[in-house]
Amino acid sequence: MLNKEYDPDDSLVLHTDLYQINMMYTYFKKGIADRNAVFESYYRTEPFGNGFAVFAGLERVVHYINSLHFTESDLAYLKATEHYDDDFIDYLRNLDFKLNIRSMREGELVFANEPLVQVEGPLAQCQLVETAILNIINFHTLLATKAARIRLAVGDDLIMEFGTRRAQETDAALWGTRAAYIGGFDATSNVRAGKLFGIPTSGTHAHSLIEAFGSEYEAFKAYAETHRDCVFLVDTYDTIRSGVPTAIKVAKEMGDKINFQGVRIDSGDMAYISKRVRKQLDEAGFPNAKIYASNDLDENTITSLKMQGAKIDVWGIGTKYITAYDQPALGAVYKLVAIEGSDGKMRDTLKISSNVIKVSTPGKKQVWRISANTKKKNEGDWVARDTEDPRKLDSLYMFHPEYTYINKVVTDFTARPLLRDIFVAGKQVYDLPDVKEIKRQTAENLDGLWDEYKRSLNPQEYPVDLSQELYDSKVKLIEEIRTKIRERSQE
Ligand SMILES: Nc1ncnc2c1ncn2[C@@H]1O[C@H](COP(=O)(O)OP(=O)(O)OP(=O)(O)O)[C@@H](O)[C@H]1O
Ligand SMILES: O=P(O)(O)OC[C@H]1O[C@H](OP(=O)(O)OP(=O)(O)O)[C@H](O)[C@@H]1O
Ligand SMILES: O=C(O)c1cccnc1
Repeated sequence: MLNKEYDPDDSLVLHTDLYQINMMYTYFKKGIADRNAVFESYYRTEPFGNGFAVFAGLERVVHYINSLHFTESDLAYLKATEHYDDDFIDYLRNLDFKLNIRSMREGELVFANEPLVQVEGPLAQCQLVETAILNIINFHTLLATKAARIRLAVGDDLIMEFGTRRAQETDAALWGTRAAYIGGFDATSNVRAGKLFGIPTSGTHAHSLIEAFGSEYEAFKAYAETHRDCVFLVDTYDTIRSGVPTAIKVAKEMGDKINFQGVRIDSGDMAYISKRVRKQLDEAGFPNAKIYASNDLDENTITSLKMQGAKIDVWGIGTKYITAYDQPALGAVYKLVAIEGSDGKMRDTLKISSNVIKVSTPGKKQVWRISANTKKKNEGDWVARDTEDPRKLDSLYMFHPEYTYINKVVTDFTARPLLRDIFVAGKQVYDLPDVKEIKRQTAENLDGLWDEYKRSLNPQEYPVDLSQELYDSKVKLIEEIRTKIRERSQE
């Protein structure tokens, strides 16, 4: 959200870390700002102990990239607060964004250590956009993944998103709602999200309605006289003795004048209470009335409630979804993988670390999703150099990049490239799909994943393998860098 209240000329171009602009300055002054570079973003471990993540955030990245330009007030601010020379300020003023961006599509199932977004173009420009891209995809992907976990726990019941009041401010509520819908929720209580994205909105009422009228009967009756669809919140005083009998009384009095959809419970032992409430509704002649539940629910409480045979039909979920309560960060990073040298040739780059998982994989890549034609399920992902194309191969050798003895040969397969062109030379070439289509895609993608990767507790590790060529180039580059460091330390 732009902050026009603070600055009518606000733009998102300064939504970056200062060190990015400081590096741009160095690149500019040293004459390498326009060298071609390739950066890739990826995360290192699956969030929430899950077996996959649901990629999301691309729409926001596209809007961000399309909006990029330094306004006069941005430039004046930089000039006043930093030490940059005027020629750099002029360079920023005239910056022509020429990035090539490839990305996973929203709703794609993605895995640790494979590129999600790839940014190629002038080094300084690639550097500038790192922070915002990570800011966006880290949040959206984390939340869409949390939503998918909740969807898998719930099965086919309805899920309503109730998180806005507990979210980390307005943007998180709005976009978190969109991510919820992508990941598998059915509706939201956030009206603005309904208007902006076309997500179905839905809602019951709060305890304040009952307190305002002074009694459950007055409140339910008043609500029923002003609304056709009615879900009564029954736990204000005593769910079993007062709330549900009153809801039933009003539903009977109003008859066909209302569509009595059910009751919501928001406290207490929801397994026990929901069973009692189900019995009360059935005995009163309302077998189709649904039981809604809310109160700090997440995939764990839902799984437990289902195991206890709770009679809950609709799940309202707020805090623990919208705040990604059990894992607040995805931890995606953005690494330089190739850069143009002074000779005009691209060379691969690598960041070495004593921690194996932190050694980046060099070179511009493509991610291929390999599915066996006979099984219609995914065999794994094959991360290859951009110049490779598994569709030209009859059989594919797939091996674990760390434990190379875990390997297999796949024949009769389909390979689907996952990184799609989004921007070419700064021009958007990708049509953003509707959020409903993204949601449909997510569900279809989940159907293509074996159950072993989908269980919420201790799922199997999905294969994200490197091509032989990529693996060899990584090992060779590590060796070259090590040798260089050894030689230098002996000088
Ligand atoms: N049968 C159950 N099995 C597992 N978890 C449950 C069950 N019933 C409720 N819960 C969960 O246990 C937690 C109960 O929290 P808490 O003690 O705050 O609720 P409460 O008793 O309803 O109190 P309050 O009235 O303050 O909301 C909630 O997260 C709720 O979703
Ligand atoms: O529990 P969550 O998953 O976060 O879901 C959202 C919560 O927001 C409401 O409570 P709140 O106390 O804010 O309002 P109320 O007065 O209507 O109960 C609602 O009753 C849910 O309990
Ligand atoms: O409509 C509801 O029941 C609702 C909306 C937001 C938060 N809690 C509940």
